[in-house]
Amino acid sequence: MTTDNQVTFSFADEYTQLLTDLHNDYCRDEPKDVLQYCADFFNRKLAEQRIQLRDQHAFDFTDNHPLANAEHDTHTFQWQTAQDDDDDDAIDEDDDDFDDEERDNFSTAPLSSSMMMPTNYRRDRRTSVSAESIAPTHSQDFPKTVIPKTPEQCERIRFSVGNNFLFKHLDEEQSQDVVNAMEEKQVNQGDTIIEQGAVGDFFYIVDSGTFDCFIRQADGSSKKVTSYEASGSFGELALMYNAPRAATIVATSPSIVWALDRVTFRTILMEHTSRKRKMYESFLEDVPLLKSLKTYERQKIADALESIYFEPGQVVIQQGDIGDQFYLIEAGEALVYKLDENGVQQQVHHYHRGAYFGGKC
Ligand SMILES: Nc1ncnc2c1ncn2[C@@H]1O[C@@H]2COP(=O)(O)O[C@H]2[C@H]1O
Repeated sequence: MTTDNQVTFSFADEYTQLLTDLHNDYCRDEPKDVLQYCADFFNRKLAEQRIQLRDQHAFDFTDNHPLANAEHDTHTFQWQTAQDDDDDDAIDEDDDDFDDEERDNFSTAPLSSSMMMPTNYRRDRRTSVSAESIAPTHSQDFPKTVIPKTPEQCERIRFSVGNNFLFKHLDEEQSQDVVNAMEEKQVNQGDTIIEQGAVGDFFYIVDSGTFDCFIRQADGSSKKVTSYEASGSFGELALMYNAPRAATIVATSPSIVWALDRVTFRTILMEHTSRKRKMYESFLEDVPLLKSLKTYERQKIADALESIYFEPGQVVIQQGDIGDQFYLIEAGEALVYKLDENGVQQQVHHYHRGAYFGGKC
């Protein structure tokens, strides 16, 4: 109980509003299964609230970047404050930590003549590393990058992105914008494509070849945390959070990557990616199977998740089907039946939130 009338009133207010909304929706839809309808209503409200909170939150790096969870040697990073363009000279004099050689190890081809830069974006200046909002670049400012390509190159990009979860939600126009903006880069075996701590200008998707990803440890050693092959992608964190590169990535064979510039990434890919990672964050933390994973590993799983709603009684998987989907129960329950030797269905499991089933048999 609270003695603060103001707080009590505001809770009551929200509660009444919620029930009024539910009642109105209920009268409109006249559902048969009242309990399920109410459960769906509240789940929907919860999901909306999560998204809203994500949007309102200023996305302070220390709260949201996966590195904030002390998995990394963050103390080696030098944080910068966002500066106005007018401050360029001051930054250049004072800021030796983010010199051009500490950017991604690629110079890119000159910008295509068809690319119109917004007034507040200068590609030749260093990117301030700051706790800037995660708000995506607004589409009206979006300078469309068009790097000419052969049909064969376009085909290869479409193949690579077609196998990558981050691109699955794109519509035709967005896919075309992504294909147009990508730039092919050859990488020699042993080349460092991303250096931990450097400023990041590009997001990469692997066309062919292999890469290892290392994170610097407190004792100065490097630990391999993952590797990439064709259709894998990396380099999104620095662009999403305006943060220094969180890991070092080295080619382990002669490779080809597609480099996507910061503006195109932020405009087309970032919002969906960050919303999904945020939305599934607390759910994935509660899944026993995933408890031992690091935050970033859970975020990669979030990239691959899609919410699917099932009506009560609807069959999710039929015994004997070829399994090609892995399911995690985000909300609700599921019963598992198996035919016994007499051909009679027997209930063998009762799954709740966080349980998993399916996958390749
Ligand atoms: N455990 C990890 N922590 C942080 N980044 C990782 C990890 N594993 C892979 N990476 C990738 O390594 C990239 C390094 O550059 P970014 O920080 O831009 O984005 C990072 C991720 O795409």
